[in-house]
Amino acid sequence: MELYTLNEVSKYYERWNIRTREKNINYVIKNLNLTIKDNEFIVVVGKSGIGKTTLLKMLGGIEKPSAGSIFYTNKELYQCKESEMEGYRRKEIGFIFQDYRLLDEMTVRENILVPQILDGARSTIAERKMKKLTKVLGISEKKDYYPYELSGGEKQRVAICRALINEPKVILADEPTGNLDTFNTELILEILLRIKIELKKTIILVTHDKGICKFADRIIEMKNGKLQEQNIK
Ligand SMILES: Nc1ncnc2c1ncn2[C@@H]1O[C@H](COP(=O)(O)OP(=O)(O)OP(=O)(O)O)[C@@H](O)[C@H]1O
Repeated sequence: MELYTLNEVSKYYERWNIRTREKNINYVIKNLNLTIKDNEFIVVVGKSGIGKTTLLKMLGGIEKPSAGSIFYTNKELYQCKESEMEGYRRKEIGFIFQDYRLLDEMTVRENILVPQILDGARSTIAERKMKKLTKVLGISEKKDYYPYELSGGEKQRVAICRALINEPKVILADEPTGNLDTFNTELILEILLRIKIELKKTIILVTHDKGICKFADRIIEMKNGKLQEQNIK
């Protein structure tokens, strides 16, 4: 089943050029067409500034394309009502970032529970889910720790638990191993692969590092605002 369909999607920013006093249009993404199927592990590679984060944000419902359409299942994302869009962001998507984005003043347990609290979930159910996830990701001993007491790999595992707690269909990962050493990079990639296989999630990961593509079903290279499918085998 097709999960995302992008039709001629463009993103540009308008900026005033102070020197020439003219408005410049800078295209980040131009006429992009892409389909992503349910349960695929997609890695989008491309050099810095090419528009990888912009693409993820557009897929995540937080950056409206300047032109073109993005369908999620059969719904055109940016034509939805704001309440539907909020539901999409909260329930269908889980984000993971390079810098983890944990709340420093909250414990591991509280960080993971934030999306459930925002979703108004019953605390006993949320607590049970949190315990299960921390166990699966090997951080159940760290539930009462604060982020500063964790290693980078542990922080990212907390962020993955937080991304999974609302049971989204899709994980959007922005350079999730960018701050990690080789050991933890392997570990996080293996966890993402297990999430795809065992929890049947769709994973869309963007990175500048071509070395982390080994678990991908598809590798897509971003070049000059366009996408190019890479041959895996
Ligand atoms: N709000 C904005 N206004 C103007 N230009 C923007 C804005 N947001 C992003 N850009 C531009 O879009 C381009 C792509 O940015 P993006 O963050 O998507 O790149 P990236 O491929 O994820 O880079 P990196 O690997 O360094 O994180 C950049 O050149 C950036 O300057």
